[in-house]
Amino acid sequence: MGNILFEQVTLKFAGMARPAVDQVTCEIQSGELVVILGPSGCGKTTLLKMVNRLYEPTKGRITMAGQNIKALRPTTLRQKIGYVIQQSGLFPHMTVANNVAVVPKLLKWPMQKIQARVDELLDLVKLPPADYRDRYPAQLSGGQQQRVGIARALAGNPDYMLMDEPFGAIDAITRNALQAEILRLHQQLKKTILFVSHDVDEALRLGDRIIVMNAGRIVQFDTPFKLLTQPADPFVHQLLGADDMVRQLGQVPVDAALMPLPAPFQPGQHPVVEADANLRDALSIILKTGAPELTVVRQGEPVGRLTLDHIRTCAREHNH
Ligand SMILES: Nc1ncnc2c1ncn2[C@@H]1O[C@H](COP(=O)(O)OP(=O)(O)OP(=O)(O)O)[C@@H](O)[C@H]1O
Repeated sequence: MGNILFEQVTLKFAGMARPAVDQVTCEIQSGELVVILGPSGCGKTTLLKMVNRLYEPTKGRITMAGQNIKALRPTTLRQKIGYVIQQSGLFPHMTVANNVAVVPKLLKWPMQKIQARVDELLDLVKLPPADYRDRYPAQLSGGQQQRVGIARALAGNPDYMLMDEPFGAIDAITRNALQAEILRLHQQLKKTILFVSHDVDEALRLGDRIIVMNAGRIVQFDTPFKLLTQPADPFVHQLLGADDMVRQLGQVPVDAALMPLPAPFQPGQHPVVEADANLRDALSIILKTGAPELTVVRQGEPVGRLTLDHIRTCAREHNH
């Protein structure tokens, strides 16, 4: 496991007036999921492709777990890094199993170990191996292809994952499900993930922290909550829609806002909300049910309560 450190990283393509990536310095912590967010052409993909050396910086240095990536052979480096792109990049003439097995085969794992790994990964991305192992990419939906792409990227058990708009071409409902899968996988596997997106809601949902880029530079690198409540400049403010109160509520966990249960407490009186949901979810339950308050539960046990007034107060507090 390790961090990724960018130091003064610049890439100027030949013939371009200004660098695509301009003096980027930042550190991604080990096990963090960081989203790179910004408008089209701001340099997100270019920054990502320097990490697996598809592009070389003109200036500056990238180290992973303390090691300068220039000291590694690109093939050795890429074995440590899973890579997922928008058009899943699956080989059309290979079955799902063979697509997932590409890296383990390169690493010359024994056949039995490869087969077990393929099944394990297909289970992990919720594609039952018995149904999917022998299909070809053309026999899968776009969302299923992306799942196979993710399984393939995880196959060699890399410490790092680079994901370049992996859900950009997927319909909203499937994208939602895949985002939930990424959060689950990240929690489970604790990889260091760099995820490119130009979708603000996706960035807010997935990122432990978000790098906001504009014209090749980092404008702000912060948690979703900080970006919403303390945008560094008008560009970030506008990009994030920082005036949007409901978006902000989506960043406050119920856990952080709940009020103590009354004593004595009578269970079953009010609708429930999970403690790991956010205040936007809680507000939506209150609006949907018309209930005056919610009981907050953790693993089925009541742990607190929430009222509309209290949510309103939290929103106001967090806005200052
Ligand atoms: N291989 C290349 N040769 C020359 N210029 C390039 C090359 N790749 C990217 N660029 C330019 O570098 C800039 C940054 O491109 P990049 O693909 O990193 O942006 P992006 O933020 O990922 O955009 P998008 O969201 O549209 O994918 C753009 O102006 C682009 O035209």
